[in-house]
Amino acid sequence: MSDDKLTPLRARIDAIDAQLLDLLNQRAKVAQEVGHVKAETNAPIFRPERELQVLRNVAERNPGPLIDSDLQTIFREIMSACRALERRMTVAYLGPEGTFSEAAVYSHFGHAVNGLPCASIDEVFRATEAGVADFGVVPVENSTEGAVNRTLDLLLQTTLTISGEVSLPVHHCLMTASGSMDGIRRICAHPQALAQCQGWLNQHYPALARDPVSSNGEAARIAAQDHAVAAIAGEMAGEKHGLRVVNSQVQDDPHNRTRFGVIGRLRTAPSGHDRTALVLSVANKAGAVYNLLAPLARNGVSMTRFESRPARMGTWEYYFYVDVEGHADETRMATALTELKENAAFFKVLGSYPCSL
Ligand SMILES: O=C(O)C(=O)C[C@]1(C(=O)O)C=C[C@@H](O)C=C1
Repeated sequence: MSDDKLTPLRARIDAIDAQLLDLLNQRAKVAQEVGHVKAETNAPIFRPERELQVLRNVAERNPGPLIDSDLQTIFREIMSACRALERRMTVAYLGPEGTFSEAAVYSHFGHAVNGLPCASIDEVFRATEAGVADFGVVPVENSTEGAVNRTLDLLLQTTLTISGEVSLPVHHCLMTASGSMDGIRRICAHPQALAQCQGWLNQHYPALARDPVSSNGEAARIAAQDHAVAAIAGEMAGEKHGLRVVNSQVQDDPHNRTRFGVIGRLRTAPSGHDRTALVLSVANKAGAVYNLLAPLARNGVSMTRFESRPARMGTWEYYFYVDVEGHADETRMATALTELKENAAFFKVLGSYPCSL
């Protein structure tokens, strides 16, 4: 195409961009006004239920040709930038940079936040509890490997609540400094990632040692320095350390996903499409769990997840991590929770939050 034909089209794009620029700044000024109103009442800056509603509206009103998920990414960033004018928040996550946890932070909050990489899940909780971070993002479960036990144990004790969730596809790559496997003697990754790729590794590299390390980002860092090491990590972590991809999509399940929880002091208001996370325990007797959960069915509350963890008191007692559909402020849910509490030896609401998109 000659530039003669491009020039008028680009002039139209320039004119539309000028309108977009003006509209975006108009929007930002209104968000600043919202910020002033919130400051007067000490109301929370971040309102996940409102942001979810904006994103759902975008999808509902979208005439195309842009696809819903791309537009939602753009609007997520617009809200993130507007929110940062009210105040730029700090979000702790399981580091180092380049991990899926970091991707989860930006997918939930947009990029106008300060990410705070932490060395462990414990540290994410500590930083958030201490107020060093406004929120923390921690892995909760993986579709191949199941629950992240450390997160479940810490949720039991924390004073923080779950204010949101993020579900991300997790695609692993095998990467080395050279882009080939020549001279490689071991493969490093987080134990969860090694487990998610074990079938593929058994088939393709059965003789290579597998070395569990603290994170996939750490594995990428090691592989960049030690050329006898290959890393399994997300492509982002590899890029950050200058690694080259030997094989992509090496996870056994092509639909592998991880669900992350957003923890903080915020009690998220209902968005109309919410989930409530609970922890319960009950005396170790026949039929006890059945009776414990009966109030859910009685009040028409659906359970979407049921996970048990040993109470670690040597008595074969368990904590049950239960996710149910709905918000704790809804009447039928409030009734179900009151009845659940009556039967439970231990009862804690971890939080109500909007289901991820
Ligand atoms: O509606 C609000 O409470 C706002 O502060 C505005 C806004 C937005 O940009 O749309 C920004 C931050 C909140 O998390 C939700 C929405």
